[in-house]
Amino acid sequence: MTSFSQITEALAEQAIELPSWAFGNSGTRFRVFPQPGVPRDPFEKVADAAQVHRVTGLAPTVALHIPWDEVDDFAALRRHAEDLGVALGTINSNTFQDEAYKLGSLAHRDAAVRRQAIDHHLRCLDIMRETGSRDLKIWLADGTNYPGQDDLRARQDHLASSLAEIYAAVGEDQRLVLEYKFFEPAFYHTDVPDWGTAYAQVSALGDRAVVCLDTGHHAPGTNIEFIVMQLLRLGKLGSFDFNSRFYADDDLIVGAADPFQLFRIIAEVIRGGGYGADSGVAFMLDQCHNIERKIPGQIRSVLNVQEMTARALLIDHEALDAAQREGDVLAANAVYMDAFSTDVRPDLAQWRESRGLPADPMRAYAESDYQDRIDAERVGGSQAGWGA
Ligand SMILES: O=C[C@H](O)[C@H](O)[C@H](O)[C@H](O)CO
Ligand SMILES: [Zn+2]
Ligand SMILES: [Zn+2]
Repeated sequence: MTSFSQITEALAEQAIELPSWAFGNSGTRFRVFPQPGVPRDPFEKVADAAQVHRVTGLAPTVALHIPWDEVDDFAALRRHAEDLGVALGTINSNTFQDEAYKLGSLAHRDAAVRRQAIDHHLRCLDIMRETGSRDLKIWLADGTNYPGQDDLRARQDHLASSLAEIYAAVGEDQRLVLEYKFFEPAFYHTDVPDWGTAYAQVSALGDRAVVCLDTGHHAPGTNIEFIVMQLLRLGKLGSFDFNSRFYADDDLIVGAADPFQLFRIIAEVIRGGGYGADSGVAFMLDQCHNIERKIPGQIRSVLNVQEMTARALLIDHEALDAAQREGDVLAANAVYMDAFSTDVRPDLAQWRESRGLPADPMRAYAESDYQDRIDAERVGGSQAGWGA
């Protein structure tokens, strides 16, 4: 069995990017429950994200969403982040809120609408030059609600030409990351519904175009770790949007609904060479804390990823290889389950302390005065979030 001391070097490489929108108000079509202390602008969102990094040492970057995080001076926002010990990360485009995009954006049949959507992405690339971001993440709500509503084939071709124009503007040190989702808000077909379509579209672009796998974007029963294996094997897994779900794209705390699935996914990431600072695979969260407090929710999330990563790193690959070679089904499964069943929490707590971090980050944050301070200070102005 691999010991904890053998995995600390690998664990030290872990970096999980936080979504700025997780700190804003969010909810469902039924209700958004505002909370005290919620940020009113991207500067306050970044400050909250920096608190997660302060107590965990795990979250050095913050993803932005445009226009939700539009500011007059992105260089100032970048300096603000760096002053707080974090950096600005992935830039997420947004072609799902403008009136023009009701029937699609990059895949829309109308060239003028595609033009508008392409220009939005070119603007995002300009912003990335100011923020120092590497990745432009594209998730499209594009699709239809009824059979016959539009030409599926023509939409794929429109999408391909739109992406090609955007990709032509992607800099040498930048990447285009295409995220797929099997449904919602479109309820009949989605133009980028699965890993195969995302792979086909990015492969047509070039080396700096890769796929984002959001763990909440698959049909129930999908073996997500198999997709992870395949995209890594094909060299096209660029990033994860981690969250968990019981039913649809619930965007709940990662690992909350199915920790064993998270373990299996991370085990495939490690096995496929997708783990580590130089792996080219970004770990991000994509979550909404509709009823729980936002900052503790993010702290809990990165700790869940760290815990499952530690367990996956403990898999005894020598024993696993031997059992697989002998076709010893139960022995091979037992090696896997031994690692998953290992309670790594005491070792992680000790290891954090050895690195000058709080043993229990959730408690450290709860005992700090940060939440009370922002709840008291952040009055007036309009809270960020859904409908912001
Ligand atoms: O379901 C939408 C996707 O997960 C996107 O990543 C989206 O940009 C993000 O969820 C923010 O809403
Ligand atoms: Zn996502
Ligand atoms: Zn989603």
